Amino acid sequence: MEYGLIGSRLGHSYSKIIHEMLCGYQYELRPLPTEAEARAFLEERSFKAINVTLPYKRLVMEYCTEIDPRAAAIGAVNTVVNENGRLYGYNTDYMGFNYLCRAHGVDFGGKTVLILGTGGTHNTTAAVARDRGAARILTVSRTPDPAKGELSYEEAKTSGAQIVINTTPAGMYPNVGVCNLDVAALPGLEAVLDVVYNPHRTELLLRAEEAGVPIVAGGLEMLVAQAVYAAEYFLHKPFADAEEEIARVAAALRRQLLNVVLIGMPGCGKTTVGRALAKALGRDFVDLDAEIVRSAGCSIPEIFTAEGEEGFRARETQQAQNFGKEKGLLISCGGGIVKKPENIRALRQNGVILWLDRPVEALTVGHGRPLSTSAEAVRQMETQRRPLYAAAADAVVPNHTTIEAAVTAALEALNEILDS
Ligand SMILES: Nc1ncnc2c1ncn2[C@@H]1O[C@H](COP(=O)(O)OP(=O)(O)OP(=O)(O)O)[C@@H](O)[C@H]1O
Ligand SMILES: O=C(O)C1=C[C@@H](O)[C@@H](O)[C@H](O)C1
Ligand SMILES: [Mg+2]
Repeated sequence: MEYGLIGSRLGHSYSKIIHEMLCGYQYELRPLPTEAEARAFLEERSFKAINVTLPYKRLVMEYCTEIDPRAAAIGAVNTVVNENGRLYGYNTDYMGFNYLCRAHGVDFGGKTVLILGTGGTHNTTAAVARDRGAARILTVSRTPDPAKGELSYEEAKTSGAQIVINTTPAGMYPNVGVCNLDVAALPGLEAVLDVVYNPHRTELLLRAEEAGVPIVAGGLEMLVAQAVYAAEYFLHKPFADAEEEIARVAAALRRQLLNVVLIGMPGCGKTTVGRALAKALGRDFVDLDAEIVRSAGCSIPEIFTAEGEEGFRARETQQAQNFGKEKGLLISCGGGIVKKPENIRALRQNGVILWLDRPVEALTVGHGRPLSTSAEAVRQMETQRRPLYAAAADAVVPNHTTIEAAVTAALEALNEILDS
């Protein structure tokens, strides 16, 4: 191969998409499950340049003729360039994380930083934090080693930290919804950064947003940035504007990966507009109500009769969690989805949420909607729920005239959100 990625398991990697979006070359994902296979591959040296991921970032250093001083200090190489059989090693994860901090305006000067995790990425993020002027860097572990000054997650709560960086796989797909640190218990947090990029917003980031932390960022831009800086080494040529390339590729990836989620009052058009919007975007359409009916094997009014609203809501949460962690879907929800914060978290982790707003007098009454019993009931429900829709949504899409106009408005709102 000419260009590609080695690591033990690569099924999750977006590197092929990113590199091929960036440059003309082909980029191969080459899983090497055992250390013996990794060594054989590195001994053979039949590549122009590669990226290296877990668990070989240290092992690869044994094969490098020269190692960039920063990579040597961190103790990890993720980019290797082959010059006539001599291997040169670099660490562009450092540059990627540095970009993430710069792009989000994280000010480390004189601050206390908590790094969650003691694995490979700990040292990379610690080096960036130190170089950007952090005063204290504390490491948090589920199994802390007091001799190394490591803290437990409980002790972390009283550390007085201003910045949190997660380098553990907690909350990563498919085991989403996991968060070991109680961010709400840490007053004065200024930034929470997560190197995990799938889902887009991990449970840690969702909780940080809810706690009002001003800067909250996931790992997608770091991943894209490390690839852009690696491509510069691969091709021995800087991009005219590397940061613009990072922004372009990150935006394209977000557009491809994020779900689009429609919320709004019962009968406001989520299913109808959702189907048309899915078609316009070339996405698979998922109607959460239809999924509830399918998995229950009976209709929504029948579920309400047998299990009450509570039973229906539990099934709704289950479906929001099932589909919310997937990618690239158009998800249409039932009107009551906003009643539980965990539903919104499940849908926000990988989604843009649009509120389809139809005038209350135009909302359908009845027709299998158990709570929309009369025009008056619908009016009361809409007064109660408006603030919940407003709080959950990234944008409001009016559905005041035709379905086509609503689709056009939704496409415009999405462009604005995804390009920013
Ligand atoms: N802009 C529109 N013009 C005309 N009819 C519309 C418009 N938007 C929606 N409708 C109609 O309103 C009715 C309700 O729409 P739909 O079933 O899509 O709503 P929903 O939000 O999915 O409802 P629920 O919350 O019950 O799932 C449908 O008959 C649909 O055709
Ligand atoms: O998952 C991936 O594709 C990668 C992750 C990081 O280890 C990067 O250092 C590597 O270059 C690519
Ligand atoms: Mg519907």
